[in-house]
Amino acid sequence: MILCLLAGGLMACQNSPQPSLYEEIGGTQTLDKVFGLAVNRIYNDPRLGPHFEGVPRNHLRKMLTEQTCALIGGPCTYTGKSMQESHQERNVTTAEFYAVVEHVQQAMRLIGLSYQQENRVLAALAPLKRDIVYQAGQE
Ligand code: HEM
Repeated sequence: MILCLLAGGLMACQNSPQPSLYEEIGGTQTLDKVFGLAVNRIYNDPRLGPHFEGVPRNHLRKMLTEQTCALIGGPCTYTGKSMQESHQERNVTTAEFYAVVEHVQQAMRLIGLSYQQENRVLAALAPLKRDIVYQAGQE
């Protein structure tokens, strides 16, 4: 116990030796703020907004929060559709994908995450690109 206290504080000792990225950034409360802001920016972006016509903001915010929570070590289960199922008919381009990523990054910046935390969250989302971006000729 004394060693734990010296090494990383009581929390680190009681839970895992190293807090997850989810815990480090302030959990669901922080993610919900980030995606509240990001989703507004996405819907207001003329490059992206038209894609989301008819998609309720709160639904997308909740799904993104849940998904990211699960991807960065949080205690959530993603209950939404698969990335392939929800994007495959939409011909999403690489440029659109990065435009969304940029809004998420800016939202994290505005909420006060560190540059390093931003990058770690984005690294967790990056592998989803394969199932989100439409690639002609690929199955
Ligand atoms: C980092 C990039 C992205 C992530 C992590 C992401 C994630 C998600 C998630 C979690 C959902 C909810 C699925 C559900 O309703 O169960 C969703 C839905 C959706 N996404 Fe994305 N997405 C990304 C990029 C994009 C881009 C670039 C577009 C289009 C320009 C897009 C268009 C949509 C649309 C239209 C829906 C609603 C689908 C439906 O209601 O069936 N997404 N996305």
